Amino acid sequence: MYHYVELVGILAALYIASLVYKFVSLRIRYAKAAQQHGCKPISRYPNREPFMGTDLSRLMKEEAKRGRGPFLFMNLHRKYGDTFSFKAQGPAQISTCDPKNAQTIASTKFGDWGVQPIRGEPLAPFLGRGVLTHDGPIWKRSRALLRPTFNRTEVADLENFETHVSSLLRMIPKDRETVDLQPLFKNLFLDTSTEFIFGRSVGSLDPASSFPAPEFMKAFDAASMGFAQRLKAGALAPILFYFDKTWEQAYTVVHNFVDKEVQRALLPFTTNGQTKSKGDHKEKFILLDQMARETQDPLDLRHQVLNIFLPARGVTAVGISNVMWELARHPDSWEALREEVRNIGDQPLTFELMLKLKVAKKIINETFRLHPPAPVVTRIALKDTVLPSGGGHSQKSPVFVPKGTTALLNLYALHTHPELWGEDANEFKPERWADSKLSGESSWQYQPFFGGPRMCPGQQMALVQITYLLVRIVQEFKGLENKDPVNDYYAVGGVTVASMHGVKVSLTPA
Ligand code: HEM
Repeated sequence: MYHYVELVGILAALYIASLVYKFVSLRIRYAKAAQQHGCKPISRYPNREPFMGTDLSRLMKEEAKRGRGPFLFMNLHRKYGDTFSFKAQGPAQISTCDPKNAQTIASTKFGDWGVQPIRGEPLAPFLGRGVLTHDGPIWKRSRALLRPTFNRTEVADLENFETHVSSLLRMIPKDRETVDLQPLFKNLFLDTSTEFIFGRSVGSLDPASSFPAPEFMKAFDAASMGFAQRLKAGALAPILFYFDKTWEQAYTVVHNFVDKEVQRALLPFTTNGQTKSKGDHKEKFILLDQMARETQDPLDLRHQVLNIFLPARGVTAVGISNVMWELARHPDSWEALREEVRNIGDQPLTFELMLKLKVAKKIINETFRLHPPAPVVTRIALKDTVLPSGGGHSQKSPVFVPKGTTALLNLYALHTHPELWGEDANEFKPERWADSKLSGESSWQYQPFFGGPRMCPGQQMALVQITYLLVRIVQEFKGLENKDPVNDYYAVGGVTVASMHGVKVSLTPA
């Protein structure tokens, strides 16, 4: 008994000593950074429960239920400054909406920031190793495997896109009956993404298709939501979701679908023991077949493909839904777009033409400013580092960031910052994009696709497809009317955020 008490005493002393050591070494690192870079303390959110920040995580959940979740931090930024630290169910994190910090995380100090410790482990059961979940050589290889998808020829293939757009247009009622466009857009991008990734569309917009699209979409949405919940829970995820089997059930449906396609893609490599040579020519671009030339490991292929299927299926659908949501509430912008489309005349709707449509571009920019489809970019400090802004009373001094700290770039707060965008920052005004000072999308105050080496590779594809869709909708319909009794934007989602009430409109045929 005496030995036992002694042992507990020694362990307790060691634990306290390790805490003291951690505290002292952190203080020394802080002091060094302050001396070298002029770092000053960061402002803090006043957590009422300061150990784990359960008060803030409760507030986040309540606001999310009301459809105001994504806007909570935007409001907190207005109150506590452009960069502040907070606790929400875990250790201290940093939230920022400062363009200088955005540039540092994305580009200037790219190597100091990563995703792997936060995404890799918790998301492995669903996404494995790929471009979304890893850093370093795994990320580099995965990004290289995707490169052929985004070359000019593939992105410019609007003829193939038109086949799916025509199916979508056929589904829109021609008698001005109210329709929710959001689920139709989701189906459209399920069809287009399955076509370019697997070589055959599931045809969810085709009434004759036997594919169980609603069940598959439900499972995919549940798998994506489970993914977002685990990201939010961070280190506590394995404990909080220990008994939750719904995520596993949902992603298994997605895995089963992908695995069948992987088997098909690997057939030529296994039939009669023959493998395909790298130089084989193929007419139609199929991402999975391209990847199968580089790796024949079925699990690797499943993961590589899923890491692109996830964003390709969902984010552009949210983007075009938000554009239509705004247009239905701004008849002047709808009319300006109609004028631009009328001026196209009978010119073919090519990739080059889409890039020239200025009114469409301003409308899309303004929508993505107010409703960035992926509104929070999360990174973790891979080493002790410094953010250039956010410290001291002025909040303009550099801030020391210890290794292992999570930082969130809040695009809502960045895109509606009154000092950057003016007092009318919350209003939909596409004409503000005529201002040359905004210098298009490259400035760090506007980052819907993020920037630096990890910027969204699908940016051009998404923008060209959304422009094309807008043109085709305007060609088919002269009138657009909002039918949603709720005028404000309520948001639902996790990693991507969509309109909670969909996009309920009526359209009048041209
Ligand atoms: C309106 C449409 C889209 C928006 C607003 C958007 C936005 C973003 C953002 C903000 C990121 C950075 C996320 C982060 O690092 O935390 C990202 C990354 C990514 N996006 Fe997109 N995206 C869109 C469409 C697409 C499409 C169509 C694809 C594929 C076909 C795609 C594929 C990816 C991939 C693979 C990454 C990860 C890149 C990496 O980490 O290296 N996205 N996207």
